[in-house]
Amino acid sequence: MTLVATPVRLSTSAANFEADFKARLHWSADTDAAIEQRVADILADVKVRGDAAVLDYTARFDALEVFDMNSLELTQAELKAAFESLPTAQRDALQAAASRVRSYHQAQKKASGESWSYKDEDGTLLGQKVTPLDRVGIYVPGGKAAYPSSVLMNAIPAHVAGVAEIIMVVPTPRGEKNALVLAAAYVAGVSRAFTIGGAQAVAALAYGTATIPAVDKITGPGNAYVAAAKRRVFGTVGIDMIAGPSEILVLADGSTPADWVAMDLFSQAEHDELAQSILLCPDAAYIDAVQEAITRLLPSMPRAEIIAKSLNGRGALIHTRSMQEACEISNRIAPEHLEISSNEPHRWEPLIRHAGAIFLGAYTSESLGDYCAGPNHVLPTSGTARFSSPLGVYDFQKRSSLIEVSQAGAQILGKIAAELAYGEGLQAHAMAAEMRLID
Ligand SMILES: NC(=O)c1ccc[n+]([C@@H]2O[C@H](COP(=O)([O-])OP(=O)(O)OC[C@H]3O[C@@H](n4cnc5c(N)ncnc54)[C@H](O)[C@@H]3O)[C@@H](O)[C@H]2O)c1
Ligand SMILES: N[C@H](CO)Cc1c[nH]c[nH+]1
Ligand SMILES: [Zn+2]
Repeated sequence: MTLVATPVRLSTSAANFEADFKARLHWSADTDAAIEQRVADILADVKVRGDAAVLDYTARFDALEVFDMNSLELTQAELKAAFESLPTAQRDALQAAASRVRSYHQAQKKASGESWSYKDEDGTLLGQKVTPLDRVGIYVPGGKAAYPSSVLMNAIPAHVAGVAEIIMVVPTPRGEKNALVLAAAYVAGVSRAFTIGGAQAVAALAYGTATIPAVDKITGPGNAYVAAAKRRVFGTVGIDMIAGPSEILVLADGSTPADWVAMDLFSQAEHDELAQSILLCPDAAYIDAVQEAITRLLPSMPRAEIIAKSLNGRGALIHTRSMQEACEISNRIAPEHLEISSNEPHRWEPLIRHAGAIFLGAYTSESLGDYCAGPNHVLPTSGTARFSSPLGVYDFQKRSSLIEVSQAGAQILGKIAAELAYGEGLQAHAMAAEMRLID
């Protein structure tokens, strides 16, 4: 069977653009409701039945049937052996990527992740103390592809932040373990690792089971089930963001070879049938060239079926009136990844307000960011880049305010506080402040 990928073609000057555009952005409410219901059931079941439920769902969704949870834990010796078994080229690539990701996150910590304080003239000290989380759960996806890079992107910033215990979960469908994933866990220094995934893994980390320790926060990307589960356990534990099916938006002025852009659209479509790849361009002839490249290149792709489903179901090629208008539409979408594929990327970048990561210029393929540029590849999806940021050291830290009022400071602050406290009708507050006034 010949596979065809023809992402819907839209034009901002068409009368029905708004309706067609909205329909394309949001996936079917039916799918959403079905996923939500299933995830709610799984979470409730794991909360009550613990390990037994995790074993059942692992058999059902990952075709991995074992009889005790010990069989689902990866030992440190296994992680080390996997690292040592890698061909030299893979081992070097893994270490090179880890080193670049570490340097980036160390710089990030220096820039914004340290405690700070200052003193008022009267000696009162004010500041913020930054502390790492005690124990985090990192979700590494593993259903349709293996993600050693996601091990690095989660565990390295956690380490840089100073987290004491990192519990990794990763599904291994049919029990097939990926050596690079295990090796990455060794390189990144994961404390414990379990071969479980989906909503059941998120539930186990959030509620704890006899075997899986409850964590303080769950980070990491995953499919729609994982994203829905993380959203639901928020409050019991912290979460980083909603990092669901991958997205790429290419803003093109027509100066990049069309094949490059077609392959960049494929690169995110190949993750998942629900992934979203969109091209925005003011040049209709260039859009034709990208469509021609898609049709020509698709048959040679090993994951052509997933790519075709993603592009046909959720992709779009959008003709805009101008690059300015393309930037405005991109801001409405707030994509996970935005490529500004233009020979003047710095002209358009200032117009961009919402995107998980911005890739500037024709040579910056999004895939370089996925593996080794250095910035984190765990990024907000489904428009949540309007209010969420890339995973970072800050996600593995929390902040406490520091306040040390001097005797002189208490004379000034005490009067202000007492005045406001009486205004609120809270006498004890007022008197606690007034008792410290000298006369
Ligand atoms: N946003 C980001 O930063 C980012 C980064 C990397 C990957 N991703 C995305 O992560 C996802 C990885 O997905 P994946 O599927 O390969 O791995 P995954 O680990 O996220 O999901 C696999 C799990 O999903 C569960 N599942 C699958 N079908 C189910 C069903 N019908 N009912 C209940 N549970 C079910 C199973 O428990 C299985 O273990 C992709 O969508 C990819 O685009 C996102
Ligand atoms: N593009 C993914 C984030 O959406 C990250 C990734 C890992 N490996 C390949 N890609
Ligand atoms: Zn990717």
